[in-house]
Parts: sequence; C-alpha cells; structure tokens
Amino acid sequence: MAAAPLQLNALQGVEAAKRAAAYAAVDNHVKPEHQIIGIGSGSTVPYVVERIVQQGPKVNTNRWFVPTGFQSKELIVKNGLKLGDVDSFPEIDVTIDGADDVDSNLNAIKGGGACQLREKVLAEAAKTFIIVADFRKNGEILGQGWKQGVPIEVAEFAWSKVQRQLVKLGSTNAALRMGKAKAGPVVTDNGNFVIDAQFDEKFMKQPDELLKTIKLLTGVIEVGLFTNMCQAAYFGNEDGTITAKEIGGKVQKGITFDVSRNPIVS
Ligand SMILES: O=C[C@H](O)[C@H](O)[C@H](O)COP(=O)(O)O
Repeated sequence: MAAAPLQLNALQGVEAAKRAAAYAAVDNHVKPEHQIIGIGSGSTVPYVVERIVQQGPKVNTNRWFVPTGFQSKELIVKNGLKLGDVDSFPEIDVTIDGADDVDSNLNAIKGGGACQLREKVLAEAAKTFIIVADFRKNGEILGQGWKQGVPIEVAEFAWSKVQRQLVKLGSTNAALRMGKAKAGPVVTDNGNFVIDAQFDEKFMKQPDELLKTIKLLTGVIEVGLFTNMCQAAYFGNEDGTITAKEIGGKVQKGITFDVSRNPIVS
C-alpha cells in the first residue's frame, strides 16, 4: 500500500525553496546504508532533519547523529534521533550543513553562527560533505555575497594579537564579534572568541592560500574557510526551484522538487 502524502506546513518563497533544497540533498545523499550522519547548523538544516525523520523509524533506529553545535544537538534530541559524538564516530558517512557563502568551486565561508570549528571537524570526518542553503549564498567568488568577513575562532586571551596580525595580512576590517543581548563578545560552544575579518577579492579568489596563512597564526583555532571539502551544494531559489552544483563544475538550475512526495527508502 502506498504511503499517504506528507502533511507539511505551508511555506512561502525562499523558505519553501530551502525546504525543497534540503529534501533533495537528503534524498540524494542520505541512503539507508548510511548509519553515521553529521548534522550541521543554520536555517536550512532543520529541513534536513525533517526529511531524515520522514525516512522512517526503520532506517533511523540504527543510525547515530553527530551535531555541530547546540542548535543541531537540540534538533537531534527533539526529533528522537540518537545523539552521537566525534569521539565515538570519528568517521561519518555523510554530513549536511548550511553555509554563509559558496563559490563556483564549492569552497565556502562558514561560521556566521560561530559554529565553524565543530562544523569543520564534521566536514573533514565525513566521506561526503554536502551544503544546503538559499540562493543568497550561491556565488562565484567568496565574499561577494557575504560581507561580514571570514569568521575566525580564536583563543580568548590571544584575540587582540591575532586581530593585529589579520590587519597586517591585509584584512580591511578585522573585528571581534560582539554579542547581541549580551555585554561583551560572542563566546563559541567551545569557549572561544570569534574575529570576523574581511579580505578583498584578491585574497578571496584563493581561499585555500588565505586559509593556510590565517591558520598558522598562533591563537587561531579554526578558520571559517571550507576549501576542497564539499562534494555538492543545493540552493533554494526565490521562485521555489533548486540549483544543484557538484564538484567538477556540473550545475543544474531550475530543478523542481515535490516536497509532498515521501522519500524512497529501500
Ligand atoms: O556557524 C554557522 C554556520 O556556519 C551556518 O551553517 C551558516 O552561518 C549558515 O547559516 P544560515 O543558514 O542560518 O544562514
């Protein structure tokens, strides 16, 4: 007997497209044989978890889900999925995560929510790393769409020294990220500070070089530049369609996806 069509909340515009992008990413990359799944951060990721839950208890009972931070941990727990960690699962089958900006080679800026350290650990631990986001993140060169700079997690006592070094390296505006509704700086899930450092296009065209240079500054814990890690990215567009980009340059635009369709899990 065919399963009843899914009953979903009505969503409009880009939010509907983000859900479609997340569902397509899960259908294409989270297969029944995948047992260890990394769950990333950001506004598209709840739809990833929603689709995984729709795959049903039969596949999900044997799976472990590893979070990139507080948000994804809550998503895993609230959806009744099994919570794991990288200690127990240093190799992950697939990690799906959001992004702040993605270039034509699928390099990404991440860390707008200060999660970049754990996110990169889970991306690196994964056999397959997939990005889901909305069309505003779909660019050619990093920094063209995302103007807040590269998020850099730093040891709390070293931030001032690192900030000066970033300016010397060529950052146009390296600043300590301050909390909102909190006096003082943002403190990450790991107890560190974040510096947001803008660099001009000359640097952003070679994100791998910039990453290596920043990473060598003592006091830097992780840089929100994710280079040569992502295999595919799914973007929800304003018109409700999806754009899918794969490593190697294949781009598919105008993909339509019926979110009321049940996932095929066999
Ligand atoms: O630290 C946060 C992460 O890198 C997020 O994946 C990123 O900021 C995207 O978040 P959003 O989808 O909410 O724009």
